[in-house]
Amino acid sequence: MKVIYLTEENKNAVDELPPLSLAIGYFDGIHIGHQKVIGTAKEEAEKRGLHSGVMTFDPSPKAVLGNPEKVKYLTLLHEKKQRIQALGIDYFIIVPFTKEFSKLSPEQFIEQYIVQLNVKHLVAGFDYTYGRYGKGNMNTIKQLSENRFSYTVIEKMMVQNEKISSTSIRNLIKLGNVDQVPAMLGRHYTISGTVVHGEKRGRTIGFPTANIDVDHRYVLPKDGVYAVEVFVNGQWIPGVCNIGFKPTFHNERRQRMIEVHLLNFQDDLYGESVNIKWYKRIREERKFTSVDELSKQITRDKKQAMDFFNSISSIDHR
Ligand SMILES: Cc1cc2nc3c(=O)[nH]c(=O)nc-3n(C[C@H](O)[C@H](O)[C@H](O)COP(=O)(O)O)c2cc1C
Ligand SMILES: Nc1ncnc2c1ncn2[C@@H]1O[C@H](COP(=O)(O)OP(=O)(O)O)[C@@H](O)[C@H]1O
Repeated sequence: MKVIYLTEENKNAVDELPPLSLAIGYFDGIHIGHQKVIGTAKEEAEKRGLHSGVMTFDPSPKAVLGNPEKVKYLTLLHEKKQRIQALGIDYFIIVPFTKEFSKLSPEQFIEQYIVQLNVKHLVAGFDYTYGRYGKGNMNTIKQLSENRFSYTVIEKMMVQNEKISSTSIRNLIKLGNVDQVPAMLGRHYTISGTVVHGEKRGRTIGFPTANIDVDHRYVLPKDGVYAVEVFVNGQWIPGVCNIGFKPTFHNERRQRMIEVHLLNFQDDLYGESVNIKWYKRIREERKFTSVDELSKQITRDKKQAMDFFNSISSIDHR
């Protein structure tokens, strides 16, 4: 897959693009709806003898037009790229989203970013908007295309009476309902990070925990205990994760930590890059009156996680 970072400066130099069937969108998460949009662009490319492409924006329009600290993501740009590549797309075009760019009229956007980039077929979701104030939409596209390109609009996709959307998925995660995510995302929610040093207490209470530092832009599951898998040394290892502030040991909410005790594992993990896959919420984080009470509870958490993984391995949901 060829990756093109389309800055204002190099935009005019990118005239060597072949005729494209292009999927367009922000595509946070590359959920089931996004996969349909991108898959359709690929199918149309094959039917029409075009190359396939995906156009996205970076940073997100919401971050540029709103408060960037408040915007959380399901996928960072490098993960989006990997997932789009895995879908077999030829060109990944990243448009830097700036305040200037957001002021283009719908007509200017279509001229400069669709027609001039040699797009012959365009695919987007039914609610996709473009141009200043998002005034351009998929109803006005026919007129703006002036028959220079054809297009497909992907209808709304629903799961259990709810529209599949990145916002709905982010909300499920924020509520801790990570087990409901695959119905919309098409996979379990996964984030990446690095194993860092903690307070060195874990091993003394019988449960060493890998403390995982993750990018602050990820949406995080609600504080509590979860059954997870961690990708380390080329394999997925089951574990129990606590996300929160360890109220048993700290009265103030100083720093939210993500810590995983891996089942049947005893290697050194410091400095390792890992992925965490969120399967199921087990309980809330609590303040225990003693370390002993906490240890007993972690033993029960471990048992619950093990039972959970045994129950899904028989039907292989992984
Ligand atoms: C499965 C699991 C559940 C946990 N639940 C809680 C909890 O409910 N309350 C709490 O204060 N700490 C909880 N912890 C965090 C422990 O307090 C923490 O792992 C321990 O203090 C070790 O910290 P360290 O890795 O920084 O040394 C939990 C940890 C694990 C692995
Ligand atoms: N089963 C395991 N699960 C998680 N980490 C483990 C495990 N076995 C060994 N480790 C190692 O122990 C470290 C955690 O020990 P811990 O005493 O909790 O220290 P820290 O407070 O630095 O996290 C991990 O970062 C990893 O290197």
